[in-house]
Amino acid sequence: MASKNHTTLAVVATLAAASVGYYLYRRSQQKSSKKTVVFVLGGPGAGKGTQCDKIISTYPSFKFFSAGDLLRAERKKEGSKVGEMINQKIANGEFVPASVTVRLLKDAMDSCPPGSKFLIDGFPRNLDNVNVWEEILASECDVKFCLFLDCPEGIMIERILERGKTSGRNDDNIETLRKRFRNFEKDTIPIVQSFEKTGKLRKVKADRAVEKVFEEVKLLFEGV
Ligand SMILES: Nc1ncnc2c1ncn2[C@@H]1O[C@H](COP(=O)(O)OP(=O)(O)OP(=O)(O)O)[C@@H](O)[C@H]1O
Ligand SMILES: Nc1ccn([C@@H]2O[C@H](COP(=O)(O)O)[C@@H](O)[C@H]2O)c(=O)n1
Repeated sequence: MASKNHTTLAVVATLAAASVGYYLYRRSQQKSSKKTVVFVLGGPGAGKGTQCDKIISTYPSFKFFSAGDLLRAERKKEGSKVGEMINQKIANGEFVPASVTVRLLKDAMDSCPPGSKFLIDGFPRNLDNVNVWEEILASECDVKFCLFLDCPEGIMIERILERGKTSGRNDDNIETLRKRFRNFEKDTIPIVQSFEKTGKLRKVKADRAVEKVFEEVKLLFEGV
């Protein structure tokens, strides 16, 4: 009788171990099938676009999307129902509703092969961005970290005003720039702080030569 009980216990233990093993295997499979994502934040002119260009040259397995570029492209599309609204928001240094921005991001990401890694510039910029991301994309993504390019405002203003001489952007002027900085402080800094709280913030000083900044940025992407 005792031996029969032992056999039953051994079978139950083996089955339990096998189901735990299967559960852990399935979890690791699910995690690895998620899209790897790195966000890039920083004030206007911190050098996000400049560093992203260098990151994708060095790590070509990353697909790159800039939320601002997606919005500017949508604004130009003939027949776009939201083009004029996007234009007004950008010209006023305000954020476009995330229902629009996240749909553009999702469409762009869905057009990439499964298993792609994503470098996403200029997102999430406010709580609305975070909430709609959580609703629509978060469950299929594995956010590795948020790179934050930290730069003093005076330097960012100089850079943007210089860029504004040739960029043709309707937000590269001092009036709009002031509003962009106000919204950056009010809405984006709290998002940066929330990445810091969850241990996902990687802060790099961006008031140095492009190559110097990149030396530090590059290291963060090794092994991602
Ligand atoms: N480290 C740097 N030193 C000097 N100039 C820089 C540096 N990084 C970028 N710039 C210049 O500053 C300007 C703004 O850079 P960039 O477009 O990369 O900024 P950004 O953070 O993407 O700005 P935005 O959010 O407004 O699009 C560009 O003209 C760029 O050439
Ligand atoms: N998540 C975002 C990103 C951008 N915008 C709007 O686009 C403008 C330009 O963005 P850049 O990243 O190219 O500087 C920005 O000022 C916003 O008007 C947005 O709404 N949401």
